[in-house]
Amino acid sequence: MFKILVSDAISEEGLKKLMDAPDVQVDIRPGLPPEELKALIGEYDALLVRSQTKVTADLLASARNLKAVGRAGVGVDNIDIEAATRRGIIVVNAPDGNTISTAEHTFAMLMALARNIPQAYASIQSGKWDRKSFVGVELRGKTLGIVGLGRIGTEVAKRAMAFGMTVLAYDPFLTRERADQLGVESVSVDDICRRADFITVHTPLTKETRHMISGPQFALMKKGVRILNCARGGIIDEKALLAALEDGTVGGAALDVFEEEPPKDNPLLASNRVIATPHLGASTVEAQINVAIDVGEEILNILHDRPFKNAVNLPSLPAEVMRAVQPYLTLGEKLGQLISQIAAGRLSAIEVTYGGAVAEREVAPVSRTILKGILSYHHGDEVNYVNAPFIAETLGIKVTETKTGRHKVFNDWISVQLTTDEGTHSAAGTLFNGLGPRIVQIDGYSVDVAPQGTLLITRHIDQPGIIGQVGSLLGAAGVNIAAMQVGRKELGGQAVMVLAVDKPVDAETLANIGQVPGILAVRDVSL
Ligand SMILES: NC(=O)C1=CN([C@@H]2O[C@H](COP(=O)(O)OP(=O)(O)OC[C@H]3O[C@@H](n4cnc5c(N)ncnc54)[C@H](O)[C@@H]3O)[C@@H](O)[C@H]2O)C=CC1
Ligand SMILES: O=C(O)C(=O)COP(=O)(O)O
Repeated sequence: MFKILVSDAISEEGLKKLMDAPDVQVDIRPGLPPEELKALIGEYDALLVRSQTKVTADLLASARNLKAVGRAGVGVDNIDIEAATRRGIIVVNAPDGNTISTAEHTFAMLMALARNIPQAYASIQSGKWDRKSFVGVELRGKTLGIVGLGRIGTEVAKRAMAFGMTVLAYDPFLTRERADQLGVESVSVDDICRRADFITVHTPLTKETRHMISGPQFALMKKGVRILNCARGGIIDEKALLAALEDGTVGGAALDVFEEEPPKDNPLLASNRVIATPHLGASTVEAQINVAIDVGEEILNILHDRPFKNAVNLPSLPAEVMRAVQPYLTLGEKLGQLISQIAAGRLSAIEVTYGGAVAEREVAPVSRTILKGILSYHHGDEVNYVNAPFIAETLGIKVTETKTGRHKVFNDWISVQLTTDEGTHSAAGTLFNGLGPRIVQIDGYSVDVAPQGTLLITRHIDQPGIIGQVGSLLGAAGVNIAAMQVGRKELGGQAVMVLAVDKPVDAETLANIGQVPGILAVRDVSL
């Protein structure tokens, strides 16, 4: 039974499928104080949040069983992604479900700002009939500058064009073709500041975007410009915005988000030219159902070891790409497990080479499973697909990945070389039609072994009698040999022998095999 904790207000209608899953227990406890959450989190396999719960490194340190954090929404700035990655916890979000609601909210704010609707409402509610103070402006013919033309920015652009606005956009990933297709003009942030009548930001909050609209940008703006932020507090520098409102540069501002939420004594809220909502962009019935359905599905997929798509701390790959590399994942993990059991000494470098058909694919997931296979031999269950690259980096292991052209023998070729302070070892594998993953080379010697069960691998001098003596020692220990492969490069030189055995070999028998004249090294490997 998987235990899932929902610690923010997430639509129960949207979570229905998750709650109905037979092997899942969902506990809905929104608004838990941080200490209580910390005391409870150890019992749970997954945590579902919106933007309120702060998923800190400290909280994750108590999350012994946690496999996934699901964010029912877009922004993950309330989650310590690095700490989650370090602990091998997958973080997924639901990036599509609230796009339209947030774009519509931005538009509602844009129109409210243009026509002073909140101020006029407050006035009429106080008993006045004041028609002079609230003269607005039309949107038609005005220029809207959009910083961040992602999902929400794009929907805002479409709506603005329907209102007869000219749209300028800045986004580092906006290509000329895409801009032409959408009918927006791709410009710099400075150009937006100089030319726009309304400016709206739709980026995530990152090191680059924090305060990207600040004093120098306000200094470029037209007098009376109107500013909107329905993305994240901090993209616009609040102090600089206040100064620009006070000196008349900014005619009005609409804010759904704040540097500190809930805002405490924020002077912007005292200005009658600032209209505000308490982070309501995604707060519609539809958006909340959508994001809950999406994140619920992702969490179920993760817990059931099925593919999932919106991981924030894993390379995101389309489902068809994942399907295409799926068969290589087992091969990669087995190669990693095999090589780590052959190589002795302190690991310093891992070199992975892909050749043939596999080299034409997206191999990042395969490299991750290889790393997981290698590192889990020494680091156990703490290593998984999420944190393997992080652990390798922390241990100072140099990881390189190379792709070569077609392989001269095999259609697919994956080779892994480990360098330790005691030497270098390599293993290579392929996928055989109908036979699945096979190990086809160990330390440069050709073999053909199914990577499963217990293998006994020797390095020996290619001389008569060795195979017989090893066989006799195994027989005496009651170990049955299921399959045998010998690989050599030249007659009488060194050779490799791989024996698939039906049960693990005890330490004494292993030591006796090591004493057989001509045996240079022996290892038992379990896959
Ligand atoms: N107010 C609310 O309730 C909601 C707020 N949001 C926030 O809205 C923002 C946008 O969300 P989406 O459109 O779904 O995200 P998205 O990922 O689709 O779009 C973000 C865009 O920002 C661009 N970007 C990144 N760095 C940039 C930079 N330095 N300068 C210019 N552009 C940059 C990216 O290239 C991307 O195109 C996020 O911060 C999200 O957290 C989202 C939903 C609800
Ligand atoms: O999805 C986002 O990024 C949001 O900001 C929505 O936040 P919320 O789920 O309403 O707390």
